[in-house]
Amino acid sequence: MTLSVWRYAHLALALFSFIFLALASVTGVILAVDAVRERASPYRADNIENISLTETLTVLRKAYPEITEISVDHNQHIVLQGVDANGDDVEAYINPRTGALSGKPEKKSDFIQWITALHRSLFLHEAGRFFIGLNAFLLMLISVSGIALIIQRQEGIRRFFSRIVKDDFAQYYHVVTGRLALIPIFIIALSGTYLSLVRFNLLPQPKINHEVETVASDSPSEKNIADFAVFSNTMLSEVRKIEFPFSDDPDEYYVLKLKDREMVIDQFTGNVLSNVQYPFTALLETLSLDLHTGRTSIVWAIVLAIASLNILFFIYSGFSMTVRRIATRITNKHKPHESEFILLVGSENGSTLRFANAIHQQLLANKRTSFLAELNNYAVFPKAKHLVVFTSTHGLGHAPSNANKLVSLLSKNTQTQSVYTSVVGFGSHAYPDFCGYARTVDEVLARQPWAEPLVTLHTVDDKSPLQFTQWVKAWNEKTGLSLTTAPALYNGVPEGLRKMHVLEKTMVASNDETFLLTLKPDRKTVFTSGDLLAIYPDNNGKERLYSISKSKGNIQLAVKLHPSGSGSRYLYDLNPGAVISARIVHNKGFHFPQPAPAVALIANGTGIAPFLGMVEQNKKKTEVHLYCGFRRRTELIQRYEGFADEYMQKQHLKTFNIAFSQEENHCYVMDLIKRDAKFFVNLLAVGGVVMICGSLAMLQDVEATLDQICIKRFGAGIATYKSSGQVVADCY
Ligand SMILES: Cc1cc2nc3c(=O)[nH]c(=O)nc-3n(C[C@H](O)[C@H](O)[C@H](O)COP(=O)(O)O)c2cc1C
Repeated sequence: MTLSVWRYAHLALALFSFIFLALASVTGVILAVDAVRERASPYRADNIENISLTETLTVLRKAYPEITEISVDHNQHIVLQGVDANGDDVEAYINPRTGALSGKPEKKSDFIQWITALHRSLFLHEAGRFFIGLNAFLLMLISVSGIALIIQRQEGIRRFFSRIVKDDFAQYYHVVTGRLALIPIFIIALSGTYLSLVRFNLLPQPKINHEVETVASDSPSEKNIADFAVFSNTMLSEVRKIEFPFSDDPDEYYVLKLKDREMVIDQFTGNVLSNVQYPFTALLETLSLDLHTGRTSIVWAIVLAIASLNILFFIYSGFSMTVRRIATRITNKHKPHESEFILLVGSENGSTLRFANAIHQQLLANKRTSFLAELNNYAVFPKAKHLVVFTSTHGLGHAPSNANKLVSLLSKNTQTQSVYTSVVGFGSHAYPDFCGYARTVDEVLARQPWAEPLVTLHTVDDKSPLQFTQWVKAWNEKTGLSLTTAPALYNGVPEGLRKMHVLEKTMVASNDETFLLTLKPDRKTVFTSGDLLAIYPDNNGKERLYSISKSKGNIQLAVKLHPSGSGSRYLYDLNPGAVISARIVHNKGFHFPQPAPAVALIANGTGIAPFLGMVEQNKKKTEVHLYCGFRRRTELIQRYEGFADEYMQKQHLKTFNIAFSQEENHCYVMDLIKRDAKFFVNLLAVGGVVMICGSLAMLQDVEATLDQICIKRFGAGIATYKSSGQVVADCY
């Protein structure tokens, strides 16, 4: 069966039954905890598998002249009903070895009785019992479809317990806990269904008939109860109940009820007069009750409690995944046969669709005829000029479920005009076959006679808006469009927002608009220098990103106050003590290299921010050289100089090189690089790393300068160093 059939079945069943399931789970947890409490009862008799019925009956007969019955419940409580030596009625827990009374049987508390009634019938009598029974059955189907989904996701039953990549909280834990909890949940559901079938008489009812023939013995020899072979061969642990004869009438017998059979025993001879095995259905009913309630095992009762809690988590995580999947619905203004831009999406969990939709909306806003659809809706598009495929990869390098028919559809539907094609792959480096399906699509598309590849395959790791904008830029260049290249537009609902307290803010000076801001997150937050801080100044969902440094455990950022910049104005208006909502965006590609023989850090303006933290954090004393360019020497720059002196003394920093473009000597950071050209080529030759942070214009110039000096020295530019990660940049 296809993934979507299992998924729709799983979802439809869950939607239909979630309220009942939630109620049954909450009450189930309470009842399971109560079962654990009962199993730990102080009245429990120990080692009853080592006491024979004869031993117990001999002791009890002496202590209690009249006994009506003795029962052994699932908690190993031995309950005696009879009359004691003083002629008083007794109904009590007893010690089977000494006959001593140990306590009085207690009724369940009102609360537990209330919870039990709610669990069994929702206080709706037979109708409620029916709904609960039906839900137990649905839960069984949900568990089966859930197990099928996991097998499909893991690509086979043998990989059922293989590693799962942590992609998204709800999805990850839905699957991880599902693998462990689905089996006990299936057992809860199956036993619950069985008990409901019994309750509604839908299964054959076990009937026990004893046909006792009084055998006239020639000389009936009356025996002492201690000599009854049946009692000495039966251990107390096998007994559920023994009913005693009312009188000395020979028609009165012992009725011995064991776990699997019932016997009628002559009270004088101890002969077994009738021995009836319980039917299989009765044994199944007891087993279902034991499994459903956990009443016979403390460990199983705990497993049931955890599994019931898990059902509640499944309800939450399952719905959160579904809401995300349907949050991005496709809406089209134009028909496929009249559209110039055809955007086709392969997306399992909706995030790729979000990116494609952002492009679609911009095309529509630019008055272009754009049509957005799932890849499996590929057809002939007579007016198409551009076909763009956005696809994620699932399974192990496979197509998402709404894209798995593309290859066969391509062979059946040939476009009649030539069409520019472009493929954007969404994936994660956590999986071995990164963007595997996008590569397949790219290859297959390129082979189509009508296809004219416009932009080479771009891949996006972990839904990175930043990487997506690289493709947008390239596509803009080729198409002449000007779609936005600001990552903020392609961000989803921000996750991981934290409250951050403003600790310090410097003031801008008349000759410099830069200020430093220090923030402290309200709870433990993992970040390091080179990561980004995302803030949301206008409350319109748009995100502004700032490079940060980690300074004494706090977040520090250097910001230039732009007259019309809402982000920088928002930050500048904050005063110490203020609290903002922001989040850390991990920027793995721009962390301090570990290990590296030496590192050159190149910045201009506020780009120095992450480097301050990297120097401070350089406790291993890696050889670090800092190159920075500013307009003129200001108070803030003097602060940087003080910082550099301090850390050069601590040997965190080897050299500090500073260029001022508007001071007398008009020096730029590129001039410093040219001056130290020999150092830079040696650095790259020995595997050292160059990190660049600041303006895009500076980046271009620095890269051009490095290119020149490398070509001069090695005959080749810095392209190979860039792809090997020896030259990295974070510019804006
Ligand atoms: C079960 C599963 C399997 C995945 N397999 C791969 C894979 O083989 N290669 C890859 O690059 N990404 C893989 N990914 C990552 C997704 O492609 C990535 O998270 C993508 O952004 C999801 O997009 P979507 O929400 O549109 O489906 C996998 C994700 C999941 C949940």
